[in-house]
Amino acid sequence: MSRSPSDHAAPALRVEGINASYGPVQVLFGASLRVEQGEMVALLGPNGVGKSTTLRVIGGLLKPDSGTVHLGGMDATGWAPRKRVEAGLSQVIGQSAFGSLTVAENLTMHGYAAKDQKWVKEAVEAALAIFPRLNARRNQAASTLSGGERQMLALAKAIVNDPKLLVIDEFSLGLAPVVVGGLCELVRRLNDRGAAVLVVEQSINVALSLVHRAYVMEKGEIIAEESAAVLAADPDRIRTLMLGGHVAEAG
Ligand SMILES: Nc1ncnc2c1ncn2[C@@H]1O[C@H](COP(=O)(O)OP(=O)(O)OP(=O)(O)O)[C@@H](O)[C@H]1O
Repeated sequence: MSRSPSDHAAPALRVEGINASYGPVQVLFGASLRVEQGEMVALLGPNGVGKSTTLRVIGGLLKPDSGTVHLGGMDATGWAPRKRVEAGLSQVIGQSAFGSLTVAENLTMHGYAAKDQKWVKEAVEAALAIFPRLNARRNQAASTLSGGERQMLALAKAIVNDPKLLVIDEFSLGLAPVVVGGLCELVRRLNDRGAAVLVVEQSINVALSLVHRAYVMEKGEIIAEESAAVLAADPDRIRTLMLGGHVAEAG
């Protein structure tokens, strides 16, 4: 991946002072976070505190009331989702796929914005190797996949795009531990290539085994920021931050 020196200087993602609402109900209150180039960061917190909403603002799916989103040093606050993808953002959102295309076609198509098409070919094969269930169905129409298989396809698609910033919501939800392990491997490979990663993850064990740093969110605000190693060594602190264990601590 070729990047200008100024790209290296700016964080991959900088979210600053985001206020966001659904209709009259405000759910984000001045949320700020950053992901440095090449860094892996988790956004943790109990249910309903605004983690997914933060990701929606980052992806351009929800317009904030105020605040800014910078991608690689560029002010992307007003950008459409597609422009963000073209700037290197890849986001795992839901399980959408082109139903009439096969699994392999869905994956290849998703790499359209990648500069390095050789990587796309390799990444499609790597993703299918991680998910044998998908590989066995590579020539099957996506519309015929089960719910779990669709989730695997959604995760595989985000990786194929060779992103500069990979954003994943509910990383391990509904997937068997062996699949989650394989997925972590794939994310690490991407990170080794220079991609920054932001994950929202209910399993703290999975999150802290993957990332360098974590933010904890509570009622639409970031209430703590800590290195993953420090947090992992202090389960009491995690429990306190997570409000008495609302978030599953077992992987
Ligand atoms: N489309 C929507 N319309 C109205 N309210 C919404 C909408 N989406 C989310 N909310 C509300 O906004 C708040 C934050 O939701 P959000 O999904 O961002 O939380 P979260 O931290 O990701 O939760 P979880 O871990 O359960 O996914 C919640 O009170 C939720 O009910």
